[in-house]
Amino acid sequence: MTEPECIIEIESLHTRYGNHDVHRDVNLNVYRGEILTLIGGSGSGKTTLLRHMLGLEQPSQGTVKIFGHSRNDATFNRQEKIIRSHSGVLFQQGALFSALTVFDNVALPLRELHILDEDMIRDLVMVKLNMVAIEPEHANKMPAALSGGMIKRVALARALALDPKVLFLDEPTAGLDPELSESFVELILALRTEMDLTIVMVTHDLETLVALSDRIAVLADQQVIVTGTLDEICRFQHPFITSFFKSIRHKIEQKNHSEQTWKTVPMPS
Ligand SMILES: Nc1ncnc2c1ncn2[C@@H]1O[C@H](COP(=O)(O)OP(=O)(O)OP(=O)(O)O)[C@@H](O)[C@H]1O
Repeated sequence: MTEPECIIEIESLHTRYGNHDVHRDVNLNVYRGEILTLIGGSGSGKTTLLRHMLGLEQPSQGTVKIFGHSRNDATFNRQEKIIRSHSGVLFQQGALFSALTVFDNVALPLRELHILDEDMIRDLVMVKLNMVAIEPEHANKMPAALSGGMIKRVALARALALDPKVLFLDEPTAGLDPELSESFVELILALRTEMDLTIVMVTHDLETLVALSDRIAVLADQQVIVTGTLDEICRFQHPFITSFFKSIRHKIEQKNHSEQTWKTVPMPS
């Protein structure tokens, strides 16, 4: 069997602010096509790790390779533009520019390329809005006229404008009610298949975590203490994991119990 392609490789990463160590010897790989979720307590360094992966912030020590290139490589500057265009990001805060219409928000990364004419940009924006189920009549609206769910969808359209290979999602369902959150999760799953995306996500929301994650990486004690599937993570003994999954463990046990009961019901003769 061939090894899955490693898209992001983090080695021996340290992050220090003054005398505060946020990360100590963090190691993590993200493989092509997977949805990897980062979890950890408040202040454990999840958003900072995303920012390192995006190249928005440099670690104090260690390397972050993305598509095989490290910032320390001599060729990195030449590659940087390409790497940036291969990454889309949906931040929890400041999802849209409030002074720009829906259309102009999604058009922004396309215009920044300075290689596409306006007709091409119009077509691409409308395709992206359609992908996230935003009707064309909303294109000229200002963000203030949109519901919370629509703002997230437009922000997702903008994150996908350049057809990225990797999508970074910081608390994608925060602020959405359970129904909107569920439909946003379904949208992400559909787009992941359609666009062959690799996704790195941070979330506190258990439903989102369970619905989307192929693997989970847990940040605690300044390190990635474990990576694995939901089952593997739930079996790992650590106080943060115990309290994070307390409610879900109960749900899993209930589910196992009802499946067990169902299996032992005698079949009618
Ligand atoms: N630029 C900075 N300067 C100084 N300290 C910082 C900076 N950025 C982050 N920190 C600190 O680093 C730690 C980790 O922050 P980070 O936002 O990555 O945590 P988090 O796990 O995403 O937290 P939360 O779940 O609360 O969003 C925090 O203690 C934060 O105050």
